[in-house]
Amino acid sequence: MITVTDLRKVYRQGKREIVALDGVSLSVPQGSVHGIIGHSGAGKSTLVRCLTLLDRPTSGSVDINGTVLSAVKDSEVRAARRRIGMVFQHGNLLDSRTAAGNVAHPLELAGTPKETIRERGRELLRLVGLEGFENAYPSQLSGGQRQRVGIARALAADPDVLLCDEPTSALDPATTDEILDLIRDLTDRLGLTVVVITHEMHVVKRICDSVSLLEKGRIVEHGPLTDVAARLDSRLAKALLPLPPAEPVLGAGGGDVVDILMTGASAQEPVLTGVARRFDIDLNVLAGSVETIGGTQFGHLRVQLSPGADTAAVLDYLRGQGVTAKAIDPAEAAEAGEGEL
Ligand SMILES: Nc1ncnc2c1ncn2[C@@H]1O[C@H](COP(=O)(O)OP(=O)(O)OP(=O)(O)O)[C@@H](O)[C@H]1O
Repeated sequence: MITVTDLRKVYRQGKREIVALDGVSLSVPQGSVHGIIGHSGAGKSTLVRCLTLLDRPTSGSVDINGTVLSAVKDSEVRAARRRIGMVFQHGNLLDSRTAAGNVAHPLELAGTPKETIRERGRELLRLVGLEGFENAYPSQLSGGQRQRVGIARALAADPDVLLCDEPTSALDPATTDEILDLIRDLTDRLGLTVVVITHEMHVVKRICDSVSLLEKGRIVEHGPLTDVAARLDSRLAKALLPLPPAEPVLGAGGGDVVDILMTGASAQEPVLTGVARRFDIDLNVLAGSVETIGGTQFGHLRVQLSPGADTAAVLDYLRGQGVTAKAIDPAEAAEAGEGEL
């Protein structure tokens, strides 16, 4: 379990103060993956540095399984840091060492006996699917294999928490998915608590249980993935369930445009037919997407009602069927560009 409470980090540049983190709080239960997504400059790197004690927060606390990291003395920082395994963007391997040598590095620093290091190295490389690659140098490995070594090294000291900083942004799409699936699998098998820092929604969709949107040092939206996806208005939902641009009929010839989000059981129901029959109107489907997020099926539809339809009554009916629905401005429906934060 990792609990971050009211974390603040202020940098000083001469007389100027730069607030990089402005009261960040989050809680990640053991065995789950939390994504922190944000644009460049949002404060992601600062958060990583504060979580790993590479930087001291100005105020606030980081608690890992009951140990308050931000309160440990400088002399104990190294031991405290071992409770967090770090996975970096490019693997960050030592080129002069073999795969086994890289995995061994943190164990050597911790004074682990040689024989244990050798055994543990072999075991960890097997765990990440690199059995037989013990003696390969980073230059002889693919990007995905290097990242697997990076993950094995992060797990060497048996950490409670795995902190992955843009773990796949240097990889192609297929390798990205392999690495993400490996992180998810290890989380489930080893009961890790994982925080993934990313700027890619795909990473969040594929492996996260919960997500926080970081912006200008603040968490502006957060929650379990299935909850945020169900909030039609939220930016995270729009990025999770993007719709292609639609072309509604504008002016008097076109009726109101309605966004409908169906989840779980309601995604299987013939909701649109129900509306058409009950109100004796036509519904023109402008755009739609169906996605499985966090194991739940979501159907996101944008429809245009016939001119003169009673939109308020249609919305009431839809909500009564357990469906999230809201009217949107037809001009807004015609805009492209959903899918990005
Ligand atoms: N050592 C520092 N001194 C002064 N300002 C800093 C320092 N480190 C970061 N900042 C500022 O804090 C803010 C957050 O930066 P940070 O690097 O954490 O963002 P980020 O989300 O990681 O961005 P990126 O994805 O580009 O790395 C920025 O305004 C940045 O200029």
